[in-house]
Amino acid sequence: MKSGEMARLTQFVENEVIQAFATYATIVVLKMMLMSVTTSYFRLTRKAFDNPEDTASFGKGENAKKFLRTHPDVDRVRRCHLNDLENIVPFFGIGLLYALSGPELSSALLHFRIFTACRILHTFAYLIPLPQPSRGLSWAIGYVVTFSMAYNVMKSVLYL
Ligand SMILES: N[C@@H](CCC(=O)N[C@@H](CS)C(=O)NCC(=O)O)C(=O)O
Repeated sequence: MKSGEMARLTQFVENEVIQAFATYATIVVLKMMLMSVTTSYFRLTRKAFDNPEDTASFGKGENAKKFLRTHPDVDRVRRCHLNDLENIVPFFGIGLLYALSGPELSSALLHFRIFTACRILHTFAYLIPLPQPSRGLSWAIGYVVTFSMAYNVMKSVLYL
């Protein structure tokens, strides 16, 4: 790599908004990945599986077949995971564009922190579950934050 390119890359990595985005994006993506482990935990403790081969360790033939079933706790954590996908994937894409569009650090941090807090709250509200509107509000505020970042991207780089 040429030294000019190297210097630009170093500048990019040292940019505080990029660092903040990398931090909060990693936190929310890890949180989302945790939903897979939580699903496995609920599947094993509730003995509820989708695939015949997964029930093999619980017996043979008809005995194992009874564990090919749904369970409300497994369904709940899967809905929570799906909701993360619907919200964290857009945050990742829009958030990266936003971070690259040169926002103020304070305003970027405010967006990233509110979104992250909302998604953590949404998970607790969904899994405990907490009474509504806790889940609805945590989803809606996180959604508005992503929209606000999209608006800021459009405002600063609009090129039609
Ligand atoms: N795909 C969502 C779209 C709307 C949404 O994300 N609503 C929030 C607040 S009520 C939610 O937590 N929905 C539950 C879910 O996605 O399972 C749904 O079917 O509800």
